[in-house]
Formats: sequence, C-alpha cells, structure tokens
Amino acid sequence: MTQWANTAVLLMAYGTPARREDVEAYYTHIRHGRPPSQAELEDLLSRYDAIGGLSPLWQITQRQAAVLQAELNRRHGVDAVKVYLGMKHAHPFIADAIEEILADGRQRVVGLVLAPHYSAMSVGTYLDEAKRALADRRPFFPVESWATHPGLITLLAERIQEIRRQFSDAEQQDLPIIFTAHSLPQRILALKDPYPDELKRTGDRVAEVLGTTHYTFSWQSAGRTREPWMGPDILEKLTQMAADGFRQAIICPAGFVADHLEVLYDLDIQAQQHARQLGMHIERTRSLNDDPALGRILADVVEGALQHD
Ligand SMILES: CC1=C(CCC(=O)O)c2cc3nc(cc4[nH]c(cc5[nH]c(cc1n2)c(C)c5CCC(=O)O)c(CCC(=O)O)c4C)C(CCC(=O)O)=C3C
Ligand SMILES: [Fe+2]
Repeated sequence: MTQWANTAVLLMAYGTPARREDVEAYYTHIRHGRPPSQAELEDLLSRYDAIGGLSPLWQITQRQAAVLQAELNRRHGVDAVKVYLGMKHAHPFIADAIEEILADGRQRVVGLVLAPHYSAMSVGTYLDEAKRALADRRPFFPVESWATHPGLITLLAERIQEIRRQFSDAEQQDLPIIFTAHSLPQRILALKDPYPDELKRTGDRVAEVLGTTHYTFSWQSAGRTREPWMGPDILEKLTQMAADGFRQAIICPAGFVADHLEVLYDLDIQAQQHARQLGMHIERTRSLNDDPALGRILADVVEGALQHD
C-alpha cells in the first residue's frame, strides 16, 4: 500500500532569467560556468527582445506546479503530496528545492522533469542533480520518461485536431505533421541514448490515435556550440519539404510542454519567417502550459513512480 502522506514531488524545469540583468549569469550557468562572449550574449538578448523582453516560462512553470498540486490535493487530500519547484539553470535551483523539502519534513521524494522524453543529457542530468543534492537523506523515486502516457498522447492528438481548422479544406487534404523536440549533440547517438526513439514513440502513438501516416520528425533549437548537433533541423526540414512540393504543415513541438524561447522564437518567429520565404503555410500546436489535463497526466506519473513503495 502506497503511503501518500509526507510525500514531496520535486517538479523540475529548465528555468529562465527573472530579469534582463540576469541573462548573462543564466547563460553562464547553461555553459557550465564559462561566460558567453559579448556577441553570444547580445544574440540571446535579441531573441528575448523579439518575444517581448523575457520569457513567460517561469510564470507558466509555476502554473503547471499549481495544476499538479490541485490534482494531487483532489486525489490524496490537501498537503499529503506537496509539489516543490526546482530549476536547472535559475532560481529556485534543484538543490534549493531539496533543502526546502527536507526542512518541511517530507519523507520521500518523487523526481519529475517537465520534459516527456528521456535523454542522459537532458532529463538524466536533472535527476542526477536531484540525487546529488538529496545525498541519500530520503528515498528518491525518479521518473525517467512519460513519453507514451496515454493522457499525453490524447492531449497532443487534440492539439493537432484543433490546429487543423486553421487550414482551408483544400490544404487539409495534404497536411503533414512534423513532431519536434530540442536537438542534442550528435555524440548521444554513439552512446545509444534513447532520446530519438522516445520522440518517435510519442509521434507514432499520436499519429495512430489520429489514424494518419502523414507525419515526420525533426529537431529544433540546436545549441550554439562547435560540435555537430542532431538533424535534420526544422529549418532544413521545411526547405526539403518545400522542395518536395509541400505547401503546408503542422508543427507539433512534442518535446516541450510550455511556451518559452524555443517555441515563441525558434518556431513562431524564425521557422514562420522561413516558411513564408518558402511559400509554405505552417501552424504550430498550442503548448500544454497549465491545461488541467497536464495536471492529471503528471499526477498519474507521480503515482506510478510510488507504486512500488
Ligand atoms: C534538451 C534540452 C531542452 C528540452 C528539455 C528541457 O526542457 O530540459 C532544452 C530546453 C530549454 N533551453 C532553454 C534555453 C537555452 N538553452 C541553451 C543551450 C542548450 N540547451 C540544451 C538542451 C536543452 N534545452 C543544450 C545541450 C544546450 C547547449 C549548452 C552548452 O552550451 O553546453 C541556451 C544557450 C543559448 C543557445 O544555445 O540558444 C539557452 C538560452 C530553455 C528556456 C528558454 C526560455 O527562457 O524561455 C528551455 C526550456
Ligand atoms: Fe536549451
């Protein structure tokens, strides 16, 4: 029998700078302590400017914690399972959240990342940081992946159905779906990292629910580093599709659960502009953000992690 009382959910997300003055420190943290060049910093600042100055990610992350908390309260009573936010690259950091959890006297910790697809380089590093900070002081129940949770599949399928209506009847006759996630350095492939397959499993299941075979995959938002990153990048993908005669497509950024720079800039500004130049009509699916359905999915995932306690 699972004991719910005194459980903590360490809900982890990327984090974003709270103020413009914090962008440099944030970027330095992402780069493992190496400060960016002036040009790199200005490039990042100009992308934030293009989406209105800063990212809404932190506000959305807080609302996502709230919908999960509401669902856990409904299922297990108020305060039995309490959600704590820990960011990878901004305040409150993962280690800060762990200290708060211990100070509150919580007896077990579920580690859950707001990204559905496991990679040792993404979700794996959040879980490693949580484990390091917890240092065996409480039992830890990590969630590695929720890529094929049935609720996630249904929700993404609904988001795709919803965006179809933005296209004319004629366009809907030939409307491929492009599932995207954040690119990672190519070296993860040599390590047999599950990440590409994780995204594929999500896309395959969503397409199956929609009853379509008209879909493909692409990576986006590759980092500005010297090493090669996984492709095809979404911009190359659109170029290729235009060359193959496609005039429209739906982009479903299945690797992300919130509106942030990668969605609002890389897709809504950069990819849109590229598509216009190619004469293509593209639309992206609405982010999950604080949809109560996301709260139910995350609550299921938390319960699944504790099943064997
Ligand atoms: C896998 C992955 C996810 C998805 C899973 C998850 O969510 O964890 C993700 C999400 C995000 N990445 C974000 C921001 C950035 N990521 C960067 C750079 C990098 N990302 C990487 C990986 C990922 N990142 C990597 C390996 C680097 C290179 C690091 C290096 O140099 O060694 C840079 C540096 C500049 C640039 O390259 O653009 C920025 C500004 C924001 C917040 C944006 C906002 O504020 O709204 C979000 C949600
Ligand atoms: Fe990133």
